[in-house]
Amino acid sequence: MKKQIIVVGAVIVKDNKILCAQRPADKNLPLKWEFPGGKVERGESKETALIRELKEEMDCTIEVIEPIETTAYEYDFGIVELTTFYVNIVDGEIKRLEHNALKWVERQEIHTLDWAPADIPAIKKIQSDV
Ligand SMILES: Nc1nc2c([nH]c(=O)n2[C@H]2C[C@H](O)[C@@H](COP(=O)(O)OP(=O)(O)OP(=O)(O)O)O2)c(=O)[nH]1
Repeated sequence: MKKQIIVVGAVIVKDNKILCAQRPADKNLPLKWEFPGGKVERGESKETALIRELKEEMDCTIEVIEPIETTAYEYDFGIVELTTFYVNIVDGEIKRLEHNALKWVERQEIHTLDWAPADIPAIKKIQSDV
């Protein structure tokens, strides 16, 4: 049986642009685009995990607004169940501490990036939201 990995991703919207994050070259899914976030730890809620990850990855404090999409995708290293949420930044400036790049992309253009495959349903849903 493959490892099940519960992952959360933050969708931050500013002026109809979405914050997109590029994975480091030396991790799995190298240089793929993703939403900031990461693995939910044992005993943590998805919301708490997302708040913790954004503090670790970008040194900012967020509030979680609402879930967008949950999908499972089978990679060679395990099955990722990814839940994305709309979030707001409530404190701090975004810092790039872990990603290869951060980029604000127009909502209707985000599908042009080379996303981690698990993200594709979320991308479609985000582009269909007004
Ligand atoms: N944060 C995030 N991870 C995603 C997305 N889509 C997707 O397939 N993933 C995958 C990449 C990773 O395998 C996993 C998230 O784990 P992570 O970010 O905590 O871990 P990582 O592989 O960068 O590093 P490590 O903690 O295993 O060393 O989920 C996404 O949109 N955001």
